[in-house]
Amino acid sequence: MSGFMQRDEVFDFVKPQVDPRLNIDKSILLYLEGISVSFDGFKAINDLNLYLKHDELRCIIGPNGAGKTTMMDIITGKTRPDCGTAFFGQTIDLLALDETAIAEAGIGRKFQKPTVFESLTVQDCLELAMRQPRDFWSLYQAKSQPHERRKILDVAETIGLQDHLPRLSGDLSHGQKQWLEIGMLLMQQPRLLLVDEPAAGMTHQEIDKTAELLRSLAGTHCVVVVEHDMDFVRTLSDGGGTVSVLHQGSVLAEGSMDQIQNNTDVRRVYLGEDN
Ligand SMILES: Nc1ncnc2c1ncn2[C@@H]1O[C@H](COP(=O)(O)OP(=O)(O)OP(=O)(O)O)[C@@H](O)[C@H]1O
Repeated sequence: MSGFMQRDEVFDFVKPQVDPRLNIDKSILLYLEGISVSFDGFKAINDLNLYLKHDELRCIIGPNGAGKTTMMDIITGKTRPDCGTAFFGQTIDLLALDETAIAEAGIGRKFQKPTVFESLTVQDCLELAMRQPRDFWSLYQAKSQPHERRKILDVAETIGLQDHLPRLSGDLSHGQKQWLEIGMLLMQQPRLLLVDEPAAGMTHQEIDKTAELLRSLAGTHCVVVVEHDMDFVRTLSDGGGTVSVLHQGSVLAEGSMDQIQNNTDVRRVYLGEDN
């Protein structure tokens, strides 16, 4: 039998593509430099500089209105900055791409509320995510290939839902839905994962599992978590993660959770202490 007919083999041409233009020779996956954006004269992002390594877990904290969501919107192409540069690796100019092209280049975003397809099974949700944006109906028309099934199983195992593949996603717990949505992002093989307040509304046990999942993804991905829950941030950043504090649209401080909690500027503006 020719190699072409050996269906168990994963051929390069059927593997989801990581953008061939992505160059992370310097280990930096995301460069944001001198970014500013104003809404009706109000500077939501103000000369922001942020550098993310290709394999790190970065927590972004900051008071309400600090610019966290706007920063994510700029990275994903939802909001265009007034000035500055945003590069994915050394070669991909994010400001030259639209939202779809940015997602295809390898940036996945998970919003706070889970948005899984409640009437589909976990298996189908993962399969659909792998096939997007090609064709929703391909899910029903084409039988999945062995390499696709393997990938679904791998991801299901990563997110701890390997025993729930036949279940309707609408029947999952809130935490499981959040993990499924992370799994759906993983099916598209992103290099950068932007995750907005994943712990909100979860039980303690689910929070611990989520921290474990996100930490396990760093190393092979860059994971950025925007979070208000400081206990969760501490758990996430234990073991070397960096925390960046946004304030008035700029990075006020960066470091380990201990460094951040002892930083006088942070205590003053973020925790509301005078000194
Ligand atoms: N489309 C918009 N039009 C006008 N103002 C906006 C717009 N988007 C954001 N802002 C303002 O920009 C500032 C930063 O908002 P942003 O949502 O990025 O902050 P945040 O740090 O995510 O806050 P939160 O923690 O409350 O979600 C806020 O003052 C907000 O009101």
